[in-house]
Amino acid sequence: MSLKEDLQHKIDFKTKPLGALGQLENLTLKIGLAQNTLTPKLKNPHLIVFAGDHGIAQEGVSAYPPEVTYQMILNFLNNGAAINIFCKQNNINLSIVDAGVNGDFDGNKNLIHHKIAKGTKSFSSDKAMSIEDLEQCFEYSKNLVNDIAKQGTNIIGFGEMGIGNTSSASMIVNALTDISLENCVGRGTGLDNEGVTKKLEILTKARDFHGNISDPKEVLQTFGGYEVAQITGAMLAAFEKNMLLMVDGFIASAAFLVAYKINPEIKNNAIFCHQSQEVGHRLLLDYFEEKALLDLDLRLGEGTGCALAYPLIEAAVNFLNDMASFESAGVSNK
Ligand SMILES: Cc1cc2ncn([C@H]3O[C@H](COP(=O)(O)O)[C@@H](O)[C@H]3O)c2cc1C
Ligand SMILES: O=C(O)c1cccnc1
Repeated sequence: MSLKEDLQHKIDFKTKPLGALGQLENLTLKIGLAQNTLTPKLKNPHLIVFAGDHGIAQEGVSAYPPEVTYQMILNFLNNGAAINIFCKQNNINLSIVDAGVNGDFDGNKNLIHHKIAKGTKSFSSDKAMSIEDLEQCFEYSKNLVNDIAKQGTNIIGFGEMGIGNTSSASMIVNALTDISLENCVGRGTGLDNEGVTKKLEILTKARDFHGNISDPKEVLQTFGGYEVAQITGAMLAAFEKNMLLMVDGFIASAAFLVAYKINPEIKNNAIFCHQSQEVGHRLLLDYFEEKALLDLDLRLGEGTGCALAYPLIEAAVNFLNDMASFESAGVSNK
């Protein structure tokens, strides 16, 4: 029997009606296959939040001002943000990366200093970053993930902070899928209808300015933020180490989309943790033919969906390892 058949057999002969653990069963199968074992384990879970500022944020595409990115880094470092609370609750290690925030942090030791520049250029009139910047993003995150791998981590999640980054994600998703820009553009931090119309107008002009781009790296270079690009690089590096990847909401999924276009095999290790309220996310999950574990109307980012879904991922592993089988428990099977 193949490993897949063995895993399915082990799942099916647990003391429960066939298929009764629903989506958790699919998750267990995915984890067993990714780790190539009938007894998977989660080790030293880690979440990295990458932060960066966006030139496009100067053009009024967000309900909040750009300086919130910098202020939220200080909040992360003071353990005051949602992601701090949820990681602490579930014993997940948390690292914060300055990928390109518009502000100085004076060598703060609790922050990883991978700043490329103080924000990208606005993609309404330029490419957001140079190809050298993009390569530097990938190199930084590869080194970081390799360091985390040395600590024994085999499951990793990615969060982001960057005012304006739902715009960046919308452009990436539109460029790399057949999802229309209108269906990609949502309220982000909470734009009203008028704000969404203006955001769509600005992004439509930007798309017309750049024309059709389909090469995944060029799309990331053109529309990405430094935090988005470092997430893509970190995902590719984590897959090389055969870690399980926890994918968060719309923005992290846009970063994942670029990684997937570079290496489609990465989907075998990806766990889609939650479905964001941002309109395009459901369509993007459909594109991946995946269903997210949670649907809580979250629209936050920071990796919060990953941290909240982590106990379910633990449950998927634990039932496979620890639950009795019909045979071991002496329960009659049909
Ligand atoms: C206080 C605050 C904390 C956040 N944490 C994550 N985001 C989220 O909102 C931003 C994206 O939405 P938009 O494209 O509309 O700017 C990102 O920073 C994302 O991480 C936040 C936003 C705010 C305001
Ligand atoms: O789904 C997300 O990643 C998201 C949605 C809105 C704001 N920030 C993040």
